[in-house]
Amino acid sequence: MSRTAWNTVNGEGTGAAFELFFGYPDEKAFADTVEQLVADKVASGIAAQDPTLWGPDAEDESGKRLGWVSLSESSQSLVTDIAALEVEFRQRGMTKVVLCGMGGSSLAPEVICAADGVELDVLDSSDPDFVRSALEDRLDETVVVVSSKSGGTVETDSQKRAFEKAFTDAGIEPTERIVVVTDPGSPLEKSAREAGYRVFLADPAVGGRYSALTAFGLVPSGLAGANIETLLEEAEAIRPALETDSVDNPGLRLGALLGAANRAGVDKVVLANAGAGFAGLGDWAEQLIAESTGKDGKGILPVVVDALDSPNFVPSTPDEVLATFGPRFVFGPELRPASGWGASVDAPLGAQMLLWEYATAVAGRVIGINPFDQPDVESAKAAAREMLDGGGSTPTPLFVEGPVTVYASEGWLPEGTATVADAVAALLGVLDGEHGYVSVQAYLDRHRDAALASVRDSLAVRTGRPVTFGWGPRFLHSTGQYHKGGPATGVYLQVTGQPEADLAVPDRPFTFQEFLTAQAVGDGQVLARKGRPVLRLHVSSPGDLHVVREALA
Ligand SMILES: O=P(O)(O)OC[C@H]1O[C@H](O)[C@H](O)[C@@H](O)[C@@H]1O
Repeated sequence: MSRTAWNTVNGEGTGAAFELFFGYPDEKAFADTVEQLVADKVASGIAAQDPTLWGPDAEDESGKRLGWVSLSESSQSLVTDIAALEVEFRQRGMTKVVLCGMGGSSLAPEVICAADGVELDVLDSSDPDFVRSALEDRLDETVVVVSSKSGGTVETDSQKRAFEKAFTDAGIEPTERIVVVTDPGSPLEKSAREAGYRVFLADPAVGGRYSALTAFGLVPSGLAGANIETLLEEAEAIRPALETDSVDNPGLRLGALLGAANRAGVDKVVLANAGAGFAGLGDWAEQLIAESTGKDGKGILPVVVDALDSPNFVPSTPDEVLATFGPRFVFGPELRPASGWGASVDAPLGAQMLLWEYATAVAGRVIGINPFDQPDVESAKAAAREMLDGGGSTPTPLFVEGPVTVYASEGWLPEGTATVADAVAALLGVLDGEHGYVSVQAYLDRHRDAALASVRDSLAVRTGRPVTFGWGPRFLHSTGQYHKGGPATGVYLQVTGQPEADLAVPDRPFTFQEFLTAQAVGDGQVLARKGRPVLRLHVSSPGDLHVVREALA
């Protein structure tokens, strides 16, 4: 493999603060890709919302999903209303904002608020212990934002019901505390208007994962006290550079890099924070990249790591692009991506968001997929619904060892396997050494059980392969699309558990724990039907989770 050549483009003279370093082992593949994109006027085409850029099959969806390109301007009108409501809530003594929402309806506000150091309690779970802890903390000072584009996401509806009941039981009028963000005409808009809630309508021409600068990103963030005006200004400043058909366009360059690398078989991107004040950007970009590209057996798998010295970043594998966000340029003679492909993006948060959105749309064109649909997300939802309706087949455990009950999909676990350690070793044993990856999927309380996330690093060291870690059901609305629709290269390790106590979903025929279990089992069944190896470790109590952690070390 030839040596990486490092190049840079920056916003000097344009009024925008950005710098993109990028490196590649194959100058020709990269340069040809960029030149073709410039010749095809892809940047100005995206800006003009041309739906034909991703081919005839994608045209229908693209025609409804390109509104994000001008949000930095059009969303300015929201700022005053949000600021006025924030002042009103503050004067009424509200100190806490809870956001009920999944995927594109919660990941952007999470990173925006963390970047500004303001508190936002993101409730993107159906874990009963997690939901209960959100309900029990300062309810008398809580404002709840219920965000759902479709208005039909069951997690979000369940969380809303739980808060409505908690407020009512506490003698608090829900209409004084609940704010709804949704698309015009959704069932949630209808029910919210009937209930008398405040409603913010978002731009329906923007898909969830591109909605950071719509009401979905701005309302919860602004109510929590984040500076949303600056965020929009940052995006607006980089916009001209992203809309120009030029080889210096950072969106074209980053998209070309991800796309050309993918075509060369380098199909993962490892995302690390290099000194940016917004560590959570990786989780947001993960949904954008995985859900946009992971389909039709193709895709780019985002691997989010905690630190620059995390395994998968150092050392990396030959199927990974290394990407950083933040001011530190980390690549040099001591650190080169094993693949030769790397990128480093330094820009303020609003600019990062618009830049990665452009780059993802561009990469989609280079790879040859439709970056605006998510065809495999629905299958997991349908399987969960079937389980809840009593229609799905209840899985039979293979064996029990101490506090852990073990389940496995068919066809890969050697007969007679009787210990957790052997089952884990067998799963890792079927991992492909060239393109394989491990996906750990923990359907647990992501605050209480946070320590489990350390298994990402231990498994990466143990296998020498890319490892992702996702909390269920949060990841179902993010990397879940890639796992089912992308290349069949993963092995899947689900971790489920008994909660401290279950919780009813008001006026629904299931509890939160029943719903959570149905989601894990349903998604596992969909993966298994697609021939992916799935191992599920179920722990009998939260206190026993360390047994699983040790087995995966
Ligand atoms: O905002 P909602 O309609 O509730 O959708 C929340 C999430 O649901 C699905 O999983 C989609 O695949 C995501 O792209 C979306 O962000």
